[in-house]
Amino acid sequence: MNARQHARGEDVPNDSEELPPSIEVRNLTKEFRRPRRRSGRFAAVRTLLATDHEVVRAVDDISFTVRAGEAVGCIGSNGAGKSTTIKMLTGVLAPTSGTVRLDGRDPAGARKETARRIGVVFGQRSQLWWDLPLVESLELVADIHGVEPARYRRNLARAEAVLGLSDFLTTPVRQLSLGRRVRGDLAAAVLHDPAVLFLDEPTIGLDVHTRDRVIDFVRSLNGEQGTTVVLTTHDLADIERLCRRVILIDAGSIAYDGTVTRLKAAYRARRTLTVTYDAVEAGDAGSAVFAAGRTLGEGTVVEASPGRVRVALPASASAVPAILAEVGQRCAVTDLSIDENSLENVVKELYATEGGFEALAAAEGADR
Ligand SMILES: Nc1ncnc2c1ncn2[C@@H]1O[C@H](COP(=O)(O)OP(=O)(O)OP(=O)(O)O)[C@@H](O)[C@H]1O
Repeated sequence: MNARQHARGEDVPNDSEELPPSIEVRNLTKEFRRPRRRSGRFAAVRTLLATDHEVVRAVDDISFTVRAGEAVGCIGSNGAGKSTTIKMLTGVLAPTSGTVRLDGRDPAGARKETARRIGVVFGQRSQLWWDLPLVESLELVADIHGVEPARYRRNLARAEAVLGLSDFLTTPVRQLSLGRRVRGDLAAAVLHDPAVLFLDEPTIGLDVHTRDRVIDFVRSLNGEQGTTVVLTTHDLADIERLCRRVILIDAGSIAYDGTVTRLKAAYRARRTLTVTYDAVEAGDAGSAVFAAGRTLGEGTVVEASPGRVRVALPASASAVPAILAEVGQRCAVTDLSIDENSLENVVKELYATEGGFEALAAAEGADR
């Protein structure tokens, strides 16, 4: 199996171990020292003048491996440590302890070599020249990386086709809207065909159409070129479209590292089935049988009103026909719908459930 097949998900989790590691992170920790915060009057000024410091452990002893050709999503709440992790993976920050190896090298020590191997996009910050037209910025980036003219033309055409750059190639970067600027940044980041692409919140603030373009472009790089992708985002839809694997960071530690499918499956049991039926035909018998708390097939009724019943579904796929058959024995079913749990809801529930992450990680481990 090659990196492209892997990126398209044509493998099973264990097969990915055959691929060479692209990024190896071992016991990585980053601490920041910052002035101890003051409260009360003139707190900001008093914090600024403070002479005592506190240590913030932004990343706390994390270890993981990303294989060549993988697309890995990194999620977590604000301040969880995602950006700090990306900065250490790209060599921007040196770790307090632990190691990062990018294709076998320390990215903070081998900055030049690392720059050749990686592309980086920060959604909140541009790496382009503010006063230059976009196309001149791209030419400069290509020059810095020593991209030969034929490759530059090919990669620019590839980016133009998917990201739709032609309308604003001659516009100075400072005049670009956020969506256009991010597309320009993404095009610049991959002109030199990096083996690994780091994207830190690339879709933040983008409209749906622009977000689709950005994700489609990254998907094509990962699927067709086998580019390894590490993406941090608050938008879980991006991860669902791009990645098979997700790493959840919580308070600087890895709370979950496994497949998106497993993450969703863990809470499949939270799906609900809503059945609408002919209340007149069902009469009193209907409201008694479909009352909240009763079981229907393998499901449990969570809500009932005349003519409408909502049932919590178990994980098994065969549950729905059995429930419908049971309702159908008593009355005429007129409509039905299933509320699938979005990854967003799943993550919210994991955060809200004590021991939720641990249970999930244990289930993931048992599957391997
Ligand atoms: N340069 C710094 N100096 C001091 N503290 C920092 C610095 N950079 C980050 N931190 C702290 O480290 C913790 C992790 O921050 P980080 O930016 O990595 O989180 P994040 O998961 O990327 O959050 P967000 O989703 O809001 O971007 C936070 O408590 C943050 O305040």
